[in-house]
Amino acid sequence: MATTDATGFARYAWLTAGLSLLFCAAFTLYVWSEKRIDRANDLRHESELLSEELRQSSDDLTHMARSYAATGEPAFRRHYDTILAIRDGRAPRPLDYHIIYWDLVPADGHAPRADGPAVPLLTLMRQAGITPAELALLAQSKASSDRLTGIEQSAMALAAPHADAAVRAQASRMLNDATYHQAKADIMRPIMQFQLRLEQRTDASVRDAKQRAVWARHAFLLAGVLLVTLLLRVLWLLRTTLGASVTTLHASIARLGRGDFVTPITVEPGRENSVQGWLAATRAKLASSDASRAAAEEQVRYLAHFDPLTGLANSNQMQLLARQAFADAGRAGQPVALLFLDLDNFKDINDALGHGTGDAVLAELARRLRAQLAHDDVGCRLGGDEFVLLLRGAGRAEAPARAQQLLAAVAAPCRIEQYDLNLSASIGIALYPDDGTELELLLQRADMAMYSAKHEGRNGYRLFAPAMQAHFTRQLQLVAALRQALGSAQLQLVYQPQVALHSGAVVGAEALLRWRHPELGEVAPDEFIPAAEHSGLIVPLGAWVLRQAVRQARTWRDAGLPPLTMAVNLSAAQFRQPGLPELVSQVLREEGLAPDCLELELTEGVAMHDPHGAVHTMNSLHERGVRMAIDDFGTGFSSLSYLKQFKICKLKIDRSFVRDIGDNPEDQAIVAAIVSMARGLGLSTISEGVETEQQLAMLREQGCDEIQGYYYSRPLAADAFEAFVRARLAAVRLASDDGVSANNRTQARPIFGSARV
Ligand SMILES: Nc1nc2c(ncn2[C@@H]2O[C@H](COP(=O)(O)OP(=O)(O)OP(=O)(O)O)[C@@H](O)[C@H]2O)c(=O)[nH]1
Repeated sequence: MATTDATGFARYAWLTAGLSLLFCAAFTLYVWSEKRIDRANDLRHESELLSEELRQSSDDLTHMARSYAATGEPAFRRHYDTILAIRDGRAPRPLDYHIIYWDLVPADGHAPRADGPAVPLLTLMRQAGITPAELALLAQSKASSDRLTGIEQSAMALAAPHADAAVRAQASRMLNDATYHQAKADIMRPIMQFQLRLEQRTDASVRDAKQRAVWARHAFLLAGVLLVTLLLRVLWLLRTTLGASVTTLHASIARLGRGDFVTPITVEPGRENSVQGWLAATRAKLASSDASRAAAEEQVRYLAHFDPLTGLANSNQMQLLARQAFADAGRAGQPVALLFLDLDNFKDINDALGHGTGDAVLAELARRLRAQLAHDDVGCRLGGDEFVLLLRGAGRAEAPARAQQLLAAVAAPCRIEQYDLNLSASIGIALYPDDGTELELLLQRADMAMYSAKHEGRNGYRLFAPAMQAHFTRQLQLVAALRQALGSAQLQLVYQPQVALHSGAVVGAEALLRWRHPELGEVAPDEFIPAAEHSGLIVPLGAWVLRQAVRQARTWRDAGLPPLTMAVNLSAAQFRQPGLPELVSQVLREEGLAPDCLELELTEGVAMHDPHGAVHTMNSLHERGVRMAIDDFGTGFSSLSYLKQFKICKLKIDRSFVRDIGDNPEDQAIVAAIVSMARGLGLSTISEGVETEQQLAMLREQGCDEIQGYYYSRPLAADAFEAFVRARLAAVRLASDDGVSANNRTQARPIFGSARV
């Protein structure tokens, strides 16, 4: 509607402009028509004057000729000639020389008026717009006049100044006889006709001009009326489009310009779509965006200090609150316990149930933690599944109990969406002022303590102890050194033989990583592998081990050793790498080893951590022809249904069951069960950590397929391993030549049994 009004307004405005032009044109036409009437009258007047001058000059000539004839006075003769000269354009025409000139000329003959240009009377008549027909009449009159002039000239020639009275009387008669009068009448007739015609013509043209003037006046008046109507309409439309008076509109705009979005702008009913209406709507929008900006600013202020997911303080806010808590505690001489809490295996919840459920868990956890806090304690979320709690007044005696309470709160039954979850957390505690007075240091120490709690099995708490600092320092040192060592000669692989029980032949080797640092010396795998795992270095390290082992297996093949299976351990992080199967295939392809010569060992814990994912990865590796084995079997909690789905070929019985197998019936039963289950699933078994003859005998009795351990050999360098295999091969051949089982022979005397690498 507003658009229609605005369009209508524009249309009418254009129409008004057009009509104004029309109005001006009509007015101009009207004025022009009026002027034409005046012009026609002027021309008539001028023509009459000229015809009158012709007539008058003829009379004057008669008058001068007669006077001269009667008196012989030369002045009359001079005047006569002058009149003729003026009429024919031979002498200048006095200004305003119309009818009564010669009456004004004094006796001395001086001209009473100034002279104008010399123009023949006929030329003046032509210039006065006289028509050719009219002009012909005047020319006729002029010709008659000229004829009369001839008579007059003759009469005046007779009446010379000294002529006698009779001659003079004769001259006078010539100027008064019938011929003369007839000639005179010939002059006047055409003039009369001319005047009649002139009258008719000018009447017609005046009438015509008057007619036009009437039309023009009507058009002008009509245009005026229309213009006024349109102007009124335009004003009305303008008012409708504006929706208010210009003053009101100006006041509204001025208010908005001042930034006053609060005072409402009133709009008459039905005028919502006018300029005033738009202003009112704009004001409302500006007011609301002002409000949303204020809300957004409030939100930004909130987000700067609080975690939006849990509503707890964020790390920025924690800095302030901790400083306050430490300052208060410092003044009061009281302790503050800083608890660093991290959920256990939270990543699994995210991975298995989705990030949304993970978020819900974090929110629920925050709610539980908040419920455990006293009013002056501080709870904040650092990020992820990490929370920091500042417990005022809690020292070495109170902090453990508070931590225990928090752990109990976390572990309480928890139902999120449709899932019943068992949550647990690990807590590290650092105490103000004993462990530090600066937040940064206390956080670092509580983090170390938390890491220790994780390391010791999770779902527990640890107070910071200085030894932890040493441990972490060592860890950092190891990580830095390991990063340098990657790909250098400091890292080496050793190989522990895997022997088939039924034949005594070496059927495989387990590749094991060793690290000798120039300053740190020999670093135990137990120490550097966790450091590598913690720092993420385990992934490139594992890839390096895989390539070295595969390359070595290929070298042995080329050296003529019998086919061996190269067993390589996979870390959890490696196994979770999405590109693992492709990497394995690429290494095998590049090093030229058949896939079935490679056996990847995976601990039970890693496989069962995410059984779905493990099945997927194992399937992919299996399709590529690579063998898989479960390491340390029996220490974790394998689900038999998953075990069935895993594409594995071997179970490695953990050394803890082998150690006392000779004396411990339970271990015997476990090993027997594992072997029997493996057979049932079509898997082979290998026992690790076999050191004694007795252990070997028991495992043989239980039906284990392969043996690995010091009984046969410690892990060997590549050369030593090759020599070991050749020696064992020779021994097996010799034994079979003697008809004695190689196994029996070699059982008594393990080869390289004491070799240490
Ligand atoms: N749902 C959710 N997950 C988050 C958020 N922030 C970080 N995470 C995830 O939280 C997980 C934290 O895992 P970690 O604490 O490193 O590991 P964990 O699985 O808890 O294992 P441990 O701490 O060793 O017991 C990671 O997978 C992050 O991707 C968040 O705001 N919401």
